[in-house]
Amino acid sequence: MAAFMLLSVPFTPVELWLVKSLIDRIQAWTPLMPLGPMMKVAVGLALLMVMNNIVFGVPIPMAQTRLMEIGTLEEQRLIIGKTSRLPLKDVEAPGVKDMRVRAMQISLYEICHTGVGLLRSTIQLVVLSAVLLAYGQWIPLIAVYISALLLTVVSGQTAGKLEGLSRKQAPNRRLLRHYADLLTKRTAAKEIRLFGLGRLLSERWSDLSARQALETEDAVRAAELRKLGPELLFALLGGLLLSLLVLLPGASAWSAGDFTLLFLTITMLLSELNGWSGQAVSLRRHYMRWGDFRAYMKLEEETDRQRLRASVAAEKQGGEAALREERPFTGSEDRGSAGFPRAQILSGRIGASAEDGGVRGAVSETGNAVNGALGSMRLQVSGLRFRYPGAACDTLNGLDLAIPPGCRVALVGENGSGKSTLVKLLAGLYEPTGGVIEWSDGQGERLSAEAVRMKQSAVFQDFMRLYLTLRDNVALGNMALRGEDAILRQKLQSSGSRLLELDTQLGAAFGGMEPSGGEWQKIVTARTLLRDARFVFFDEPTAALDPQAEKDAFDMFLQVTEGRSALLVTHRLGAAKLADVIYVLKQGRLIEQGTHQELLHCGGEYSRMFRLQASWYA
Ligand SMILES: Nc1ncnc2c1ncn2[C@@H]1O[C@H](COP(=O)(O)OP(=O)(O)OP(=O)(O)O)[C@@H](O)[C@H]1O
Repeated sequence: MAAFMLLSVPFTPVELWLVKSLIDRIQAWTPLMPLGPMMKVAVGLALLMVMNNIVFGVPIPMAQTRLMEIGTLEEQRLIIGKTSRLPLKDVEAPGVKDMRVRAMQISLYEICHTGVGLLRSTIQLVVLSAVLLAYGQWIPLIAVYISALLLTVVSGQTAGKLEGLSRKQAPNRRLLRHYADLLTKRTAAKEIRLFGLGRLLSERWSDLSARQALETEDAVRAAELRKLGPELLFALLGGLLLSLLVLLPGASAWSAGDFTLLFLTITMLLSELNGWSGQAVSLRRHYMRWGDFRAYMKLEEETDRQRLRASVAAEKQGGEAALREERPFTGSEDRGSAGFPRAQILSGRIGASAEDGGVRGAVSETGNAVNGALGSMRLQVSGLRFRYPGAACDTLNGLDLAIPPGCRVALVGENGSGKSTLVKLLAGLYEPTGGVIEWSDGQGERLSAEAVRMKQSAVFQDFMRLYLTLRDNVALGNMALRGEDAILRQKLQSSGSRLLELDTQLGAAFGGMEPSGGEWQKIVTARTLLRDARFVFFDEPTAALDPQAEKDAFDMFLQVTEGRSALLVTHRLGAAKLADVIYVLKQGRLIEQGTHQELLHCGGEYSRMFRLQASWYA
């Protein structure tokens, strides 16, 4: 396309010369003279116009459409790919979201097209300037160029300001999209109608839109006013030049063809200068957006961080192993023979401390422990800290815990105590702000981040609902088994699902059946079962289940975690009884650990929460 665009440039001087020649011949023609030479020039001119308009006019728009499609796909591919490689913490960060929206504004096609257009315009300007110089008109030429340059500089500055405003408005644009989503998406429709929020939200949306529009309007008005002077100067100079053509030096010797040629050249020069200025400004805007795109593409990726963490951890490993021999993690001073920490209240809040006898009992030593049968995993966490970007304080504050192979652990605590955050850290979805999370196999060999990921599985509270077939939803756990109908059905049955027709389309929005919240949860559990994981996270897996389904789910929990390590986050303290050890989290700190019986006996936070919950059923 670039070649076609540039190839059309040499046609301009030839066209101008043919016009001049034709006019001069028409002027000199008398009825006694032959028409042939004049007709030849006219046909030459017509051919040139056909070439310009049809030969170059057809392939260029076709190539433009194709390039635009390719460019858009490529931009989307790059941004989607990059986003999928970013750490979850960054994907959730508002600043990164705004960066992504700005990055998505780039257009590779527009950048190329503007660049080539600018090059074509520059060559065209050189050609047209050469024609004017051939007629000795350098003074008007310089005047026109100076005014065009002034216009370009001022337009460039105003474009920069408008682009800056657009960046500043990005968070509010996000809020506008959020309002629009609330007002149009099915998930929010129930509450919006029930509480009569439609009008309020619409008004907020309108107010914010109007404020944004006003801000933009003010900025555009100021920009246009700044450009007014240079634009008037440019237009005035151009107009004067064209209207006073006959007064230019040397004009007395020019033929009608010369006048026509100069008139056309000046008209084209003015239009080309205007276009050149617009393209230069547009290129500046593209350059700023390109900067945003590059900044987004340069964000540190998860794999880079993991590699860094792995090498730092490897360096530290020797030292830490030695340190652990001297000072094992909190509570490990008092282990059962299966390696479980004994029960204790880890803070002095309720009248006992680890030092003065906080250890009040022994954890069952049988537990769920296995060694090696399924390839077990051991987790050791020391001094774990985590702070969300922009948060004023740490969400997790110096956690020490260990989960030996084959151990079922329950994590309980009040809302906002940091349970889900801990799960995301252990699942490798967030990077710790401080401390070490170390996974090792049954033989104590440290596992790589990739190996850990392959051996983990999870049922999250906010699990992914894929509006494809039931088969695809279950097979996500292990795509290699997508065609194994018997296995897929067996996993669905084990998870208590009554939906067994694998090729059923799910999602009413896609013309399929809409599973209830509990049915979705069972499908997701089947997905988890399909992945032969060694460590399974259950983050409130029964939140949407009825009492029978909940009981079945906990039976299933025992069954599927047999011989595996598991971390169950739950507010149902009755279910925590199923665990070999219970950790109690409060304000980002572990305050108690032990079995259900031991913690009840301790009379601490767990005991208080359990009795409170039990009182409802008494
Ligand atoms: N993406 C986030 N950005 C900033 N802060 C967050 C984010 N997610 C959670 N938090 C904060 O971190 C703290 C712990 O949240 P978390 O979801 O881990 O608690 P939880 O114990 O799982 O709570 P719940 O029992 O209510 O599910 C809360 O104060 C919460 O406001």
